[in-house]
Amino acid sequence: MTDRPDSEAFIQWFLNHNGTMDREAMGIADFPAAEGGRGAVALKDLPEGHVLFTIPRALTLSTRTSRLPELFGLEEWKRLKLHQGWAGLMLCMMWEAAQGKESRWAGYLDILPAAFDTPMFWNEEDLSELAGTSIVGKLGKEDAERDYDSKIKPAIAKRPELFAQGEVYYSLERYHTMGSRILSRSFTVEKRDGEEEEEDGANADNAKHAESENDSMDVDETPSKANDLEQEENEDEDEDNDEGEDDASDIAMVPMADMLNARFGTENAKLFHEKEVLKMTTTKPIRKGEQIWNTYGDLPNAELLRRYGHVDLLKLPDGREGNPGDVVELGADIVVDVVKETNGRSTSDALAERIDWWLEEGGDDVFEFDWDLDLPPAALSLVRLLLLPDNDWKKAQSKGKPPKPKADSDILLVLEKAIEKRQAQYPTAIQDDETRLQGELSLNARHATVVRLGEKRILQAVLNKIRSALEKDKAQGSAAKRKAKAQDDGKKRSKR
Ligand SMILES: C[S@@+](CC[C@H](N)C(=O)[O-])C[C@H]1O[C@@H](n2cnc3c(N)ncnc32)[C@H](O)[C@@H]1O
Repeated sequence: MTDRPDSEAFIQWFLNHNGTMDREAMGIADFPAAEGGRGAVALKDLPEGHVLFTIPRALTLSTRTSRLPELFGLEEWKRLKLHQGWAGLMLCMMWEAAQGKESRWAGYLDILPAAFDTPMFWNEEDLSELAGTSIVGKLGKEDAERDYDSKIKPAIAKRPELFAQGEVYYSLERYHTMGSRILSRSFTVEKRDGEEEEEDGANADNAKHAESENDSMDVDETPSKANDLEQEENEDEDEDNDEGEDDASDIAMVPMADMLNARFGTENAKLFHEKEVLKMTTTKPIRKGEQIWNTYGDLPNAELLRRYGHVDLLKLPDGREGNPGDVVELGADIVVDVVKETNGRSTSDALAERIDWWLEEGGDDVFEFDWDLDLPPAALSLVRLLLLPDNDWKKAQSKGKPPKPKADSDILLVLEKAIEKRQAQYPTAIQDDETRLQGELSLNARHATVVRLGEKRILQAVLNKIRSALEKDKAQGSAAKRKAKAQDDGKKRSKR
């Protein structure tokens, strides 16, 4: 991140807009880049439960608080599907920035980053460093650009007088910048009783959903970062927000709350949602001079890099550095390939029926391994399903239940081969990455190496575990055979 604009001007803007802040308790400081750069610092020893700052709900920036949707016309807003996913908020943020000092959020927009270390902005060479990791398929750049063409451009064309401040404010580049600001800084702020509701407008369906959820909740529920909706944006682009689905108008930029950095397992403050305000409160005692940390959900490094542009490196119990929250994904397609190759079920048709059924029953198509090194029950169940003799498969199908997960040797052998295949998707080996990290590297190359090394270490540890289980099975099998033979020999001798 490059710019470090004046924090004091931002604090003054915040206080002038009815934010409150205990300035004796908290300041905004520059920490080393590896600790998040600009962040919040405790200015004195703080007890648990201390309120650091409060943000009026009206000062959060969302499609509910920006004037744009109303000016644009809520019916037209909805027709262009600006009420779904992030496009509406991105347009509101571009529009608010175009209003300059006239915007209620001018003093906030001024301090938001304009450059990001996330892979979304990497060149091809840097992206190739991520080969094999789960980030590659999740950048969402094409989806965002499709949205820009199908929602933003037509909106601007429809109401040129509303967007007359100049193309520069509404370029694709600015659109990506706003998307990255949302990805790395937004919160989910659900609607509360008493907030204005449009009966027929763009947010009517959403408001209903949010209200029905909030009715059952009391104040002080735990907030969450807004990223969960991102997936919905990509998957459910063409569907309206039905009851039970996430509500895009809950996604909000929350000034001041987004000044807090995060690191695995270090959270010491949390944003609580109350009727009128959001309240950042300490959840642990904090010593003077220490950083005030929020949580981003203790994400794996691949997700931290994709959303926030950094990775977490902590001392692990084995003395190495890594992120205890790392995970690695194994696609079900690899498992299916191994079964086809090793079990004589070479025709796709022979397995296609079982795979279709598995997916129809809601079976996973990606399995996650983490540092617990447990074999995902769904992976065991799928392999078992694929290996079942035809009559057992028919039985499972008629019962409407996938087989129970079981880690016998046949299943472990398939998973062993699948993990070996998964390892081969990375162009480099663990040792190459470890050596590389000892030398000079660009920031992007370092981040990519940390991500893929974390994933590979988990794969290797899982593989070691599978291999020792197979060894044990083999040893037990041999012992059982020896015992059976000895009994057999004994019987023959006694017959003689
Ligand atoms: C919500 S903002 C936090 C405030 C931010 N540091 C700022 O200057 O505005 C999230 C961004 O802070 C940075 N960040 C947060 N935690 C970090 C960490 N543990 N290590 C490195 N960077 C971190 C990343 O750039 C991330 O995208």
